[in-house]
Amino acid sequence: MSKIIVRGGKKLSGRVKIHGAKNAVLPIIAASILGSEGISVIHDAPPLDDVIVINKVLESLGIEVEYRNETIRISAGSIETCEASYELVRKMRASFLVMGPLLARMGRARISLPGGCAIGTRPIDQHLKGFEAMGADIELGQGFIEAKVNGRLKGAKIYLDVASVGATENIMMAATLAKGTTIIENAAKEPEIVDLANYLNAMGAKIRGAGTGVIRIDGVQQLQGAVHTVIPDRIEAGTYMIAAAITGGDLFVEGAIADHLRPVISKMQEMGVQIDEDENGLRVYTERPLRSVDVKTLPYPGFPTDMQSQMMALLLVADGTGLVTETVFENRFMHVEEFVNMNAQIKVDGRTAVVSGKAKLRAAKVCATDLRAGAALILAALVADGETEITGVHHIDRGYVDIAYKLSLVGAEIQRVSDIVVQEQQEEVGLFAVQPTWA
Ligand SMILES: CC(=O)N[C@H]1[C@@H](OP(=O)(O)OP(=O)(O)OC[C@H]2O[C@@H](n3ccc(=O)[nH]c3=O)[C@H](O)[C@@H]2O)O[C@H](CO)[C@@H](O)[C@@H]1O
Ligand SMILES: C=C(OP(=O)(O)O)C(=O)O
Repeated sequence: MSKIIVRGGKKLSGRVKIHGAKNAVLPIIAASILGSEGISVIHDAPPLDDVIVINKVLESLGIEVEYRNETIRISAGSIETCEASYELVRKMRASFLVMGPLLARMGRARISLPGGCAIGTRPIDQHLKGFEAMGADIELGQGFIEAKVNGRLKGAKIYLDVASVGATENIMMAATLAKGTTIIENAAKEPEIVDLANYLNAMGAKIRGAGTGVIRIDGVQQLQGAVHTVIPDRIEAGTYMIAAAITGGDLFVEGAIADHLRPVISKMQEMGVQIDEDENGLRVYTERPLRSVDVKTLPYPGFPTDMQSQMMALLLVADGTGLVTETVFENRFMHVEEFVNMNAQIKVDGRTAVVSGKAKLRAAKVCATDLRAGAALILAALVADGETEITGVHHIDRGYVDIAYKLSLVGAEIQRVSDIVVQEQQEEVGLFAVQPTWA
């Protein structure tokens, strides 16, 4: 079992480079299934466990995938099967994103049910509603979902009851090869949706309006592979911005796109954090004590739920009391108990957490219950008194490339104690361009 050990108290300074976005690359890899001719070349694909899993899903369908030095080459000329196994889907919910592309290209897809996860039940009703509106028959079996269509999918007008990121992506991908025009209303507006639409358009799709609440897709007969560079990860960037602020440090977060981070920048500035925007990234530093603010998560362009736990860590060291309201997922306060183990004062009332500032955080043995909870625990540990031990590191590996190493390069006292299996898997795909100094 791997763990991350952090000795708190160091101010961070220097530059940290942001990798490509996990939540952009996953649907982009899934979309590559649509390319019946040519090769897709995806640059800045971050070396993350989730990326390895979705690549394996494609390989299990008979698609050729080569992943080297953060570039993925996908050749989807022939597809042998339309079934994605439970073994892979259970490892990562986003595997379900292959359903739209398979259905559109092959007329059939059978995927294991992704199920819930630590942060909520996460239904897929909106994805299925979209496929049905486009003429697919959906069968829900014991632990799997099968979708079939006779001939091509048909364009349709689809109103999403919730502006779901995954449903918008899945339906948008399915609609690219449908007969006629599809209009998605109340579509999600996240930057990752825009990145996916750009990639699909480069493959030959006709998509307009991505990034707004109404997306229009004119179906085409065929798509081919395309070359694409993935956008930088706004959540990874936001996490390092908070690492700078919480330690009273000064970091240049290289590659961060300010326009993708408006709600995070605004809230941090409201707290008194200094943020200078530059075309190459963001400089984040503090000159005075921070004050508490209230934060409410919302779909983009609201405050991202994927930054909620990290923001809560920052509120722990600010002056005053802050309210954190989670409106996107019903169970995303699992980190609270772990913060409390580190001597934080937080009370949860339904979907709101009341966070007392000026906490005297103390090191403890804590567990990452999900990806962002894990990141938030590392942030709190950076300022806690003593040596914090964080387990559940596999969650963190889903979304952060070598976080311990990156933080150590900017002055954190942090070490990852890896088990041999994790190291072997990482070496297999060439995860470390540079070996961490502590390895
Ligand atoms: C791989 C990826 O991109 N993951 C992101 C994506 O997840 P994901 O795409 O799964 O999140 P959604 O936007 O779909 O979920 C938002 C809300 O809608 C609900 N819902 C969703 C689909 C559906 O059919 N029915 C339904 O009720 C969910 O339960 C949740 O309460 O967006 C989330 C919200 O920004 C982020 O936290 C995740 O990091
Ligand atoms: C919840 C997240 O991801 P996923 O949807 O892949 O579980 C996340 O990135 O914080």
